[in-house]
Amino acid sequence: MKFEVLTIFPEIIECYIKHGVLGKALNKGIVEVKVYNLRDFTSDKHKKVDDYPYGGGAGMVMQIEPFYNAIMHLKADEKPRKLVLLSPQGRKFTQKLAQKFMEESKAMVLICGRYEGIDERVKAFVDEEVSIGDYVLSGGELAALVIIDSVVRLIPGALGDELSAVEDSFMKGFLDYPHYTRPEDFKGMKVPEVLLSGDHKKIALWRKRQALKNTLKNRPDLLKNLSPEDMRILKELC
Ligand SMILES: COc1ccc2nc(C(=O)O)sc2c1
Repeated sequence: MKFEVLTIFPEIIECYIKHGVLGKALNKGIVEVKVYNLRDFTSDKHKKVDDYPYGGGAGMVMQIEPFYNAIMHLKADEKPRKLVLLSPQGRKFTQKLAQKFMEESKAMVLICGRYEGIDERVKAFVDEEVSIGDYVLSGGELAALVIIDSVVRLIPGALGDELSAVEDSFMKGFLDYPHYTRPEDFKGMKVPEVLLSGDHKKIALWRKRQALKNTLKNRPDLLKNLSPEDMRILKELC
């Protein structure tokens, strides 16, 4: 899978993707990330990317021309790609959408705004407008990294054999169970006995109960379409 990121801060993307699962996936050739500086697609000597908003108001707006020039440059190879604008006005990004992107797109262009936003006319050249959540960010780069990270983890082979329980539980529609590692007793804070028992059936049940308990407490909105067994466990918790 290939990601092409349009941004005025390429170093934000380039720094993050070198590490962890993403770094391994890049080294394995499972994923390719190319970052483009929008300033390289300007036509003035100052590489200007923003201007004052028509109609007045605070802040600056990113001009359409660098976005248009960059998108046309990418499209010149006539290869199919999904163009995604990261924006507070976008549809909510979820694990389900990450799965859809992974299954449907061989290449994605992630378009990152800054300042007060971007010229509305850029949206005529994109396929999707996506937001990672209901909070104010300074730009689209963090959102682009969230999408890259979550989509790459879903690519077969990306995680190697350390498939994450987080992956599994979130895909099943609830939060993860608690994790512990050495030491067994840290200043009197002990690891739950069941995790030391070696009884895998008991451990699995404990983990499921804890995951449902966490989800009931912090994200009850995720508790839909539970299996009869999970529903039974949940009822015991209520
Ligand atoms: C100005 O550029 C921005 C500003 C906020 C913002 N918030 C996003 C989100 O995904 O929620 S993308 C994004 C881009």
